[in-house]
Formats: sequence, structure tokens, C-alpha cells
Amino acid sequence: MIKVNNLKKTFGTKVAVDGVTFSVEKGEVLGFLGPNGAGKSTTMRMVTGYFPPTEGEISVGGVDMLTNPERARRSLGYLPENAPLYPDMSVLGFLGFCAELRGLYGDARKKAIDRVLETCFLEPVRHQSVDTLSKGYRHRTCFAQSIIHDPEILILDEPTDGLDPNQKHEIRNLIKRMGQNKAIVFSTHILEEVEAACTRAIIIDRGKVVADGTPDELKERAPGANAVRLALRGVATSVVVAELEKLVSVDKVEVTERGENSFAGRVVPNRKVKVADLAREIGDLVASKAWKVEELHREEGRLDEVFRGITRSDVAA
Ligand SMILES: Nc1ncnc2c1ncn2[C@@H]1O[C@H](COP(=O)(O)OP(=O)(O)OP(=O)(O)O)[C@@H](O)[C@H]1O
Repeated sequence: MIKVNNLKKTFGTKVAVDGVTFSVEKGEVLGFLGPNGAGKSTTMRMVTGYFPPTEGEISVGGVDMLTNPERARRSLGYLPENAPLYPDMSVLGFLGFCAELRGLYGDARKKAIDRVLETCFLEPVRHQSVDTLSKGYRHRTCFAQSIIHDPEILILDEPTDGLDPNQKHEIRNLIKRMGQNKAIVFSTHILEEVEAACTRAIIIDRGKVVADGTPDELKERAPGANAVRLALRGVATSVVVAELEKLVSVDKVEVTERGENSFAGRVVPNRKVKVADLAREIGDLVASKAWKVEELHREEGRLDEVFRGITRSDVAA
């Protein structure tokens, strides 16, 4: 539904986006991750036809955004960063106005408004004027305008920015639910958001895509992924370490508690060999030696480790 090929954007000598390529299908929620200034908003603005790229191709719902922007925008909803609202209008008036901009009148207009009031939990403030809304309701009103025409494709620039934890949770669930039958791209700095709502994530750094995969695939790239926590009784630490170090799939053993009659530590996999399941391999070793186990569990990689490992902040630039 969205196809972006080799997108570039320069502002004077500044290269904001440098050869970004990705695609998003119906049923996918793509998380767009990156540090401040990475090029996320610039990419989204080009995909939504807000401004043209310096180079590259954009197709939205099968329509070329560069040659046919009006038609391409019809299937698209966009929540920009710091979305503007009309402060003098009521929520109902504003959404009605947005519906008309999308060509919805009469019954279609009414149904569209009712649908987004319900979806975005705006019923309690429907008659309130926009400038008196709390930040959370303002934000949801902006969100509602982006989906008023029930678009097949949604581009959301930091949709949970400035919301309290409950509101963040609500919006993530909403995105996840809508993602079942739409193609959604949303940008965020919040890694747990990616795990909670995305089927796939792209990490962008200094205008380039530096990682692309499911949250689980990305976590596998974390330095700590698949390490094994192990605690044993009835055996000396030196014996355990010597046996573990014989395994080719073990890179190193970090001892946290040394004893003549016990062992506790973390076993780090050797990334140079393909390890199917280090925890199982260690489990087999423990069983064959009849060591008494107090703890044996596989550690998951953490997305923040991956993120920190492959992106550099603007401050460090
Ligand atoms: N109109 C512009 N003129 C000049 N430089 C710009 C313009 N818009 C963006 N930039 C620069 O392009 C780079 C990418 O900016 P962009 O807003 O796309 O980053 P971002 O990943 O969305 O960051 P954030 O998470 O802080 O919103 C930044 O260095 C920014 O200063």
C-alpha cells in the first residue's frame, strides 16, 4: 500500500533523508524509530505529499504521489507533529469541517463523525470548544481528523507525544486495532511502543535506514540476546566454568557468585557460531552432569540496546 524507493531530501547543504526505501502492506503497523533529527518527520512529510523529495519514488495505494498527489492523498490519513486545530470551533464543528474537506456530506458526514467520536473516545467533549480541551483530548481530536474518511493508509507522526501513560496506552491499542485492516506508519522515540503496537520497525539514523525487522528480529541483534542465566548447587564454580567454556556456542561465562559448592552467573553466546538454543544446550549439559539447578533461563534481547548500539544522537554528532 505504501512503497517508497530511494527517497532523498536535502535542505541546502543539509542531507535530511538519504536513500530511504521501505514498503508497508495492509495489516502492517510499521514503527519508525530514530533519535532526534534522524529524518523521520521529513520522510513522513514526503510520503504524505506535504513537500516533494529531492530524489526518489513514492507510491501510495498504487498511486504515484509525485505525479498524482490529489488522488494519492485520498486513501491517506495524516497526523502531523504539532497538528494545527481551529481553536474557535467545537469538536463537532471541527470534525464536520474536516469531513467536508474529505468530500463527506449529509448522512455520510454524520456517520463519519459518530464513528471517530466513538473510536477516539471524544463523546464527552463533543460540544466543547477546541481551545478549552485538555492536551489529551486535543490530541485525540487531531487523531480523529486523520481518520475521518476511514483511510486505508495512516501516517502518524509521534501520535503519543505529550500524552499521559493511560492515554498513550489507549492510543497504542487504537493503532494496533486499526492496523489489522490498514497500513500504518508511525514514528516514535518510545521503544516499548514499538513492542506494543508494531508488526515491524525501521530504525533510521542520520537519514538512512540502519535496521528493518520485526521487534523480535531486532531484539535478536541486542548484545545480550539469548544469554543464559544459570545458578547451580553441589558443584564448584571452577568445574562449571571449565565445562561451559568447552561448548563452542559459548563466548564467555560471567560469574556473579563464586563458590566451592555453588555457581551463579551469566553465559553469553558466541555470535560467530549459529546457536540454535543455548539454554537447551546448557540444560542438556546440566542434566548429563546431574548438577542441581536453582535457576536456568534465557534472556531476551532488549530493543533499547539495539537502538543505542546502532544510532548516534545529534549531541554526539
Ligand atoms: N525545513 C527545513 N530546513 C532545514 N533543515 C531541516 C528542515 N526540516 C528538517 N530539517 C533538518 O533535517 C533533519 C531531519 O529532521 P526531521 O524533523 O525529519 O527529524 P526527526 O527524525 O523527525 O526528528 P524529531 O524526532 O526530533 O522530530 C534535522 O537535522 C533537521 O534540522
